[in-house]
Amino acid sequence: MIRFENVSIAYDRKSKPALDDVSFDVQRGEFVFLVGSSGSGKSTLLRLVLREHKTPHGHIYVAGQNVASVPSWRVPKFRRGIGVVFQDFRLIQTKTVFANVAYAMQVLGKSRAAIRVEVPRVLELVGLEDKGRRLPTELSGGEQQRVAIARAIVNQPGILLADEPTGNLDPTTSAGIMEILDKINQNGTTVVMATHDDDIVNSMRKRVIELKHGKVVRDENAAQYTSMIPVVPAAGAAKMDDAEPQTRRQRIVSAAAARDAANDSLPPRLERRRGPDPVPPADNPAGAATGTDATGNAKTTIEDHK
Ligand SMILES: Nc1ncnc2c1ncn2[C@@H]1O[C@H](COP(=O)(O)OP(=O)(O)OP(=O)(O)O)[C@@H](O)[C@H]1O
Repeated sequence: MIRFENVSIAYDRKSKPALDDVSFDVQRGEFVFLVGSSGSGKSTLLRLVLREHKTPHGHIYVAGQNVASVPSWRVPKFRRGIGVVFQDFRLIQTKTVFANVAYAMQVLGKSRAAIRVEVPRVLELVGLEDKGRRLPTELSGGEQQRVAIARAIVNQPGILLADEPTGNLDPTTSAGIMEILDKINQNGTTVVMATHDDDIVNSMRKRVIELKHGKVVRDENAAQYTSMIPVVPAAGAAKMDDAEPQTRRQRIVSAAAARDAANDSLPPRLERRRGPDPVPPADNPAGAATGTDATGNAKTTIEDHK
């Protein structure tokens, strides 16, 4: 369904390639996570699938078409076969939920009758059947992302690309979004999702393609996120070598426990002098959130083609 053959691309001559000799093959109906640190090339890869750039090296095939050979005037039609979901939802704030989803059909010239049938169907699929008259500003973040997903799939694309779709959502809401993406995948849509969320990757156990400096460093089925961030063992916990791999949230808890244990062991005088911790914890949630913010740059450069 999506095939990359030795694809390389650099944004300018002086910079290192954003993708470097990337090859993989995603079969129809697969669910694939794209992981890798910020700047590793995930969004660039998704943009190439959408033919936002032409690749100077290598070949890309999407649904059997050589993407480079799609003439410019046919690119909009080519993109209709691909739904896209972003971290920041990108809904039209002045339109209702129903109208946001309907708009994706209107721009393709679909009939009112079709819109009356299809929009309620996808709103029900994402669990928003009773929210059609609301404006995006009257919805939670998770609900807004559901609208964005409904809009992305209403024209029944064969492929759904999701670039950090849970990046702005809390863990519970994210889990709900993943249930919907999983359901869409089980209905036959190929899903490729770029994410930094190790909890989600570890819970879904799907194929993982990991990028590092633009290269594929791992392509594994039923895989975990396998973060390289070192575990800070709590006092009395198993040695690092023996420890199970931990999720980001578990690491935060471990690090906090280790700090608490260190504080407990200080004599009272030292504890009084110690004051605030001068070094931020190795794995603090605020730092992680900042990292996530840095990804917004790439995300806002992919255009929504709905
Ligand atoms: N429009 C652009 N112009 C120049 N360089 C770019 C552009 N977009 C991305 N890059 C560079 O290409 C490389 C890959 O970026 P990309 O956005 O694909 O990474 P990413 O893995 O999606 O990162 P993140 O997780 O932060 O979204 C980075 O070095 C980045 O700085």
